[in-house]
Amino acid sequence: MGKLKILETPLKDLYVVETDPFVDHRGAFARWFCEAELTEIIGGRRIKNVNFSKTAKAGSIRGMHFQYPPHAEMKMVRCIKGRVFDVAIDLRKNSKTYLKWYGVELSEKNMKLFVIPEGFAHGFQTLEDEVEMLYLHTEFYNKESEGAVRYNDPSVSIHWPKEITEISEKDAVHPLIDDRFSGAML
Ligand SMILES: Cc1cn([C@H]2C[C@H](O)[C@@H](COP(=O)(O)OP(=O)(O)O[C@H]3O[C@@H](C)C(=O)[C@@H](O)[C@H]3O)O2)c(=O)[nH]c1=O
Repeated sequence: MGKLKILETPLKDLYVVETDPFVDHRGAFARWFCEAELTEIIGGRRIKNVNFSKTAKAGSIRGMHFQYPPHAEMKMVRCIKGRVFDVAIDLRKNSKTYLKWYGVELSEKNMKLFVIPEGFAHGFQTLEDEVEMLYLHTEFYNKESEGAVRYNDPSVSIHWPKEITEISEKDAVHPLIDDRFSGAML
């Protein structure tokens, strides 16, 4: 079993981490997180919450979510059943890639970990039925700090791979980005 492999993305500070499972006749064993091997991207952050979600139908969207400071967080996201198209949007006003998005397929098979830092919104579309996701968060959930961008905001224009089948009432109506929007970092 090799070390975790950190891959850069076109967006600064946004990473995909690959694992190298040990496979034998019984199945597989893989390292999913290592504070030491990921230190260059997680620094001194610590995992404070671990969350799970299950989504019944292919084509469902959840997102695009973040937390404002002082509860801004790094999120590490993995698909543990099925497949998703997972997306992060750079919402750091002073970033060269402000409002740019990046998407990656996460699946039970590829075991990729998407590492999304503070200042980014996150969401995904399921590519199969009965998808399960696991999240590691470096901050506690704080309802008052919740922020969101609409999944189809024309200022971002995410290209979702499938027809949209399900979305929460809340996610369908997040306000669109306008001149008053100051980004995710305030
Ligand atoms: C996100 C969150 C929600 N909740 C509560 C609020 C609500 O009553 C219920 C369901 O919340 P939501 O509808 O926001 O769940 P969901 O739309 O699945 O939210 C998730 O979406 C993806 C894209 C993410 O990135 C996650 O961090 C999270 O924001 O759970 C918590 O208690 N802790 C949490 O961390």
